[in-house]
Amino acid sequence: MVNVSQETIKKYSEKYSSVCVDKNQIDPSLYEEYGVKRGLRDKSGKGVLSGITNISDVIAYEKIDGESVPCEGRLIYRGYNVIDLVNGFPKDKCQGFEESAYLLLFGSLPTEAQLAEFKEILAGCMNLPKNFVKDVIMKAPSNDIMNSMTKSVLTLASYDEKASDLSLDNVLRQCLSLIGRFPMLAVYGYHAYNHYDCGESFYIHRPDENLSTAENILRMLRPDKSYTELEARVLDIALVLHMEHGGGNNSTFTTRVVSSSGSDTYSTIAAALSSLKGPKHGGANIKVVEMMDDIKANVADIHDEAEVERYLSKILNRQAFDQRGLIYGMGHAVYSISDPREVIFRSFVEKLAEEKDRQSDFALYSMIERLAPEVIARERRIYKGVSANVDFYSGFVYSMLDIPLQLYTPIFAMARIVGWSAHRLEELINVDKIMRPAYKSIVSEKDYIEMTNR
Ligand SMILES: CC(=O)SCCNC(=O)CCNC(=O)[C@H](O)C(C)(C)COP(=O)(O)OP(=O)(O)OC[C@H]1O[C@@H](n2cnc3c(N)ncnc32)[C@H](O)[C@@H]1OP(=O)(O)O
Ligand SMILES: O=C([O-])CC(=O)C(=O)O
Repeated sequence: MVNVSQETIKKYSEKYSSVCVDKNQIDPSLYEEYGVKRGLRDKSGKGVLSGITNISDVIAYEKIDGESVPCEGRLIYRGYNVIDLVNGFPKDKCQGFEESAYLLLFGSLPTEAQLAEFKEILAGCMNLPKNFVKDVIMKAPSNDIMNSMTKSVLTLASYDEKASDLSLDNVLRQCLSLIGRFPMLAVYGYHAYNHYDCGESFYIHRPDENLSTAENILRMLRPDKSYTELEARVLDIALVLHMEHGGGNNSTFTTRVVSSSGSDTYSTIAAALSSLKGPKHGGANIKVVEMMDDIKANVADIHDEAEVERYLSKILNRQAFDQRGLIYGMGHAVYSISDPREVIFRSFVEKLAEEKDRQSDFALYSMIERLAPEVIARERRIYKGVSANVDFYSGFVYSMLDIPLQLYTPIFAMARIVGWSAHRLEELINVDKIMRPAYKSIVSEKDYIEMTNR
């Protein structure tokens, strides 16, 4: 075996990363010259149209006198405004997630009997293969629960004799089983990390088939399985708000791209998880909370608006926090004036903060919600407005439910698996064509040079 130390490999990578930069830099003006669109961020605001969906609608503009003007954001699941869904679910039951999952997968609101049957099927899916926790989840635990879930999802393929069968009933069966299993993969992954890396006790509570998804998440998470009705209801609403967001968001688009290649459900969903964890997408909910802690640690007086504003400018200028130049929880590819999910979170977060004695944190969140769009607009090229997105308050809400930071993005995934499933089915039903966009090449051809002449 060749004996090369890790240090040598590290030094080689450091040296050659600058070679990579040298050889890969593309003149930014070429993007404009060739009309490249990476999404909705262009002057026309239209971006690239790459599909048609009947699952949901994300509305940020309306036509007034033939002109498209920004409006308050609206999110529509199969024709129903998500705000009406959240307000309409029976207040004495905690099953908004199950009702919305049925709606998104099958296209209409369930009757009582249909919902009861659906819940029974999901309960039947809430199990893992024998020894899966020991053999897979507890092996090589890490604080990155999204990676742990991805590993588990890929391994589940080995337990499925029909893993690569693309017939629709089989794909639906696989999707339902992943919807049922996701809370277990995430929560048990967290317990493994908490035990091995943090020295805490290890316990595995099985889900209770009579409880809803939100209730089961809390039951499996807590050492004594206990939770309040309010906690379960808040988590249920959070799940509903995260379930679906059109075909173009990065993780759902990943689902559609990978599905279009004919890949199996496990590989497709593993790819979607890998996309969602990115800090510009679902991973932002962890980043927001870390950013808030950083602000509290570095701003002497967090009640002083001018001081907070100066620190936000430093974050934008890559001089503070993670030096990526982003204020997390702000901005959106589609919404400009408002993200309706953030509006719903905001509507109950103040009351929750009062109950949990977190008013001073709430005050800082509200101040940043107000200041950040102004700071971003001042320092960036903005074609449309920037406002707080769904990830802004979600982590704060989870922290008030005593949910650990490592599970914030996994909770997003436990909800979004439903949207991914609906889009995978829609892609397979309608389009039997691989997605393959074009890339403008700026390579110039060269003659091969013999080794001795280089
Ligand atoms: C569930 C979700 O995925 S919601 C989004 C969660 N992500 C975050 O909260 C991370 C912070 N936000 C962002 O990175 C961005 O707003 C995104 C990725 C969500 C959208 O990005 P875009 O589509 O490029 O947004 P938009 O067209 O409005 O951006 C215009 C400019 O403002 C900048 N901008 C937008 N939001 C932010 C932000 N939060 N912080 C700093 N700059 C920002 C963009 O980088 C861009 O500047 P540039 O042209 O100099 O590169
Ligand atoms: O639509 C987007 O680009 C991101 C988003 O809000 C989501 O996926 O929920």
